[in-house]
Amino acid sequence: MLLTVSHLSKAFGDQPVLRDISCGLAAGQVLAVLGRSGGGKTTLLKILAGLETPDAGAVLLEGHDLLPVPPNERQMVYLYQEPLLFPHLTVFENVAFGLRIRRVAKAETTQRVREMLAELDLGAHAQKGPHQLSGGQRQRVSFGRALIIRPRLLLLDEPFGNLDAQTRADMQQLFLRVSRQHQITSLFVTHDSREALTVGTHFGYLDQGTLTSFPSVREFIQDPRTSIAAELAFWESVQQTGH
Ligand SMILES: Nc1ncnc2c1ncn2[C@@H]1O[C@H](COP(=O)(O)OP(=O)(O)OP(=O)(O)O)[C@@H](O)[C@H]1O
Repeated sequence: MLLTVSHLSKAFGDQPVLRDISCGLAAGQVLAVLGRSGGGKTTLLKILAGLETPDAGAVLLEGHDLLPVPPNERQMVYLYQEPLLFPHLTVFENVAFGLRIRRVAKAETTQRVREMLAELDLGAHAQKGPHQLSGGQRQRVSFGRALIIRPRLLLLDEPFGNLDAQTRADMQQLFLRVSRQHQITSLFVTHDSREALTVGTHFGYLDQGTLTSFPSVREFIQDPRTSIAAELAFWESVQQTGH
């Protein structure tokens, strides 16, 4: 297992937010966690990123205790709805940033950034500033910044939540393509069951601080809490009544 989470708990005051959470992720997997608002998804990702500390439990990355490791040494990237870009830097420099601070040679940086921009269909926008881009383009730049440093784990918190339906669908396909190509391991949390089914290789459901992991997509679809079976039945009934 790349990541092992065991018996993680967290409360804010007397409100339990995560209750005895356990899960594991092998390299290259995408664990899609579906959950209702306020269920504890963000708190879980923040603990993994090192932005919150749990009250109890353990997190291991490749078998090593992750909890004492400072956030900037965890080799994880945390992406959320609002892409975090440097407003005064071009698209190219935003993507190059992680390589520059790691003192990667100039020629190699230029080549890797060019390849990443091409892969994300951003080649034509390299010299623009973030304010000259659409929301979907900004989110692609944010992806490029994350992926170029080859993180060990990508943490995604409703990353496409602010995008319109078509752009969101395009971004899901792009995420699939890029994460397969780069063998990225991700924990992807979303409110949207279709998004979870599209991007996930493994599935979980988080509600009121309790995480259920499903052995297969079948169990995920059939669990009444995910509402997927009910939605499928609805569309079937619409078809049968001929509307
Ligand atoms: N720093 C904090 N102090 C006190 N309570 C908090 C804090 N952070 C989160 N909470 C509470 O913990 C609960 C879970 O929050 P969390 O942000 O993890 O939920 P979520 O599942 O990500 O929700 P959403 O999808 O709406 O972002 C909420 O009830 C929230 O009010």
